[in-house]
Amino acid sequence: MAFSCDMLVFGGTGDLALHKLIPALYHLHRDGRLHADVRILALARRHLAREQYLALAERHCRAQVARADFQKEAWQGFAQRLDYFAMDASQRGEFTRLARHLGGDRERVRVHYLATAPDLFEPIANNLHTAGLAGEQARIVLEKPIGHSLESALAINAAIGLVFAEPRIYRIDHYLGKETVQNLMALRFANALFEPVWRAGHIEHVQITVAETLGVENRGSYYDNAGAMRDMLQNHLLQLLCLVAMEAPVRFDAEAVRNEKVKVLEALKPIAGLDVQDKTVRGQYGAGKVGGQDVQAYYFEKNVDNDSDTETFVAVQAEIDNWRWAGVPFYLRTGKRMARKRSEIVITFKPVPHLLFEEEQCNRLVISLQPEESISLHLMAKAPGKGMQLEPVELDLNLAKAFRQARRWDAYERLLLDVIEGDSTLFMRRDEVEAAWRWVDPILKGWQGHYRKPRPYPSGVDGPELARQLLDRRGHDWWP
Ligand SMILES: NC(=O)C1=CN([C@@H]2O[C@H](COP(=O)(O)OP(=O)(O)OC[C@H]3O[C@@H](n4cnc5c(N)ncnc54)[C@H](OP(=O)(O)O)[C@@H]3O)[C@@H](O)[C@H]2O)C=CC1
Ligand SMILES: O=C1O[C@H](COP(=O)(O)O)[C@@H](O)[C@H](O)[C@H]1O
Repeated sequence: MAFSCDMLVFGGTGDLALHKLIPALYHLHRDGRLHADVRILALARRHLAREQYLALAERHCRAQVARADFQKEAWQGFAQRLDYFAMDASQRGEFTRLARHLGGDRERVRVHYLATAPDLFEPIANNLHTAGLAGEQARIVLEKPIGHSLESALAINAAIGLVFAEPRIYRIDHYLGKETVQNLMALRFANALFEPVWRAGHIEHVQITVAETLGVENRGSYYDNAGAMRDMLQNHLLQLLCLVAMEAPVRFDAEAVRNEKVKVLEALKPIAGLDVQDKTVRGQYGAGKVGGQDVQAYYFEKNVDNDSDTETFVAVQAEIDNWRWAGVPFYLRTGKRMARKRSEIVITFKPVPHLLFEEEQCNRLVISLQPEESISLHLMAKAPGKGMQLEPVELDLNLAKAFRQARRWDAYERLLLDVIEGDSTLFMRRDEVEAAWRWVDPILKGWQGHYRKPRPYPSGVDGPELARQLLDRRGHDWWP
């Protein structure tokens, strides 16, 4: 069943809206998943006529979606849903104009998607309320990062909570919309095989890597105030960690899943004071080569301070202080301008208790989120022929091949549809966001105290040398 609504995209001319949201909405339209009555209104300060915005959106959409998926006819149908409204969302008076533009149907579901910087979240929510646009049928979608620190996140959550009840707040983390991330839950909770070994007694360590080849592109002014910790680790990587480490929820619904995730975040062992230098690594990319192309150093990027101390790479050794995970290192790393784009979770099992063969290696479960979506179990097997020569082999589940559907959904498609349908299972609850900041804040403070300068690394490698040493000190290696 498709649901009707008005989808308002604040920040409609921004990078996120043009690269992700509009293409995702186009795909939903093309695949017949939007109710005929869904209207989309993009909003930003820039003065553009509707036709100009449509041309801008079409240009970006064409560039983002696969050639075979962009059909002129489908676009024309989609464009009929799409409108543009120029306004300064920090100005209360502008919302009276907006309410008039939308018309007075109070029963209509309105989804307010805030694809803007977080400092606009509170004024926009208040202005929506004053203009009568935040009634019982209204939902608000907040982009990550929610705030800049625990204090600012608490303030944003409190302010939004005065206008929107928690079930109507959708804090989006697009990693939760990725197919393989959801598959992680299927793997863990729909297969009996893994549960007995999914614990400290059998697992040596866990690695979560989100490596990008892109630099900061045209987002320098945002990124230089954020850095890899706030942009990626505080949200995407911690959400992945939660899905690996959480207990089975009693039901697959929003409250039960989020109750379990928040317990993991609350059990993260604090990293503060001198531990910050021992358990974290910050890096910043210098000039180098990525994919055969010369690229410039971070501090030469547009809108980046040329004496910037912002990290474009972070690695952390986290631990979860609970019965299941006590003593198991969870190594998290993410960075820009790394050797190749990949996001993966690697679970390394403990070695066999007694070695019989020379070549034995630990078993590994490698869950690849992108660019391929695959799950592979690395085992030891006897190589054909005389003698007991062992070699590692992979039991490989390629999800794209296993489910031969025409196209894999983008995370934003899934999540936008969930908001329209009112399902918040794959969104972050207020206490989750706050628990994540509670753990991250002392690390950020520690960096200010003793670790101001990130270590340089040349573009095109997997971060600074210190990141290798972080694991080496504990007898581990990054995979592969
Ligand atoms: N880009 C991405 O890939 C991702 C971004 N995010 C998050 O999404 C949010 C937006 O990011 P991004 O799109 O990159 O940012 P951009 O800077 O590209 O876009 C910001 C948008 O907000 C608009 N805007 C700014 N001030 C106002 C105002 N006072 N009133 C109305 N509109 C305003 C801008 O248009 P104008 O100046 O014309 O008003 C523009 O459309 C951020 O919170 C970011 O962290 C999250 C995940 C990924
Ligand atoms: O949220 C963000 O994610 C993107 C990476 O997303 P992916 O789906 O391409 O892995 C990152 O580039 C951006 O800096 C960050 O804000």
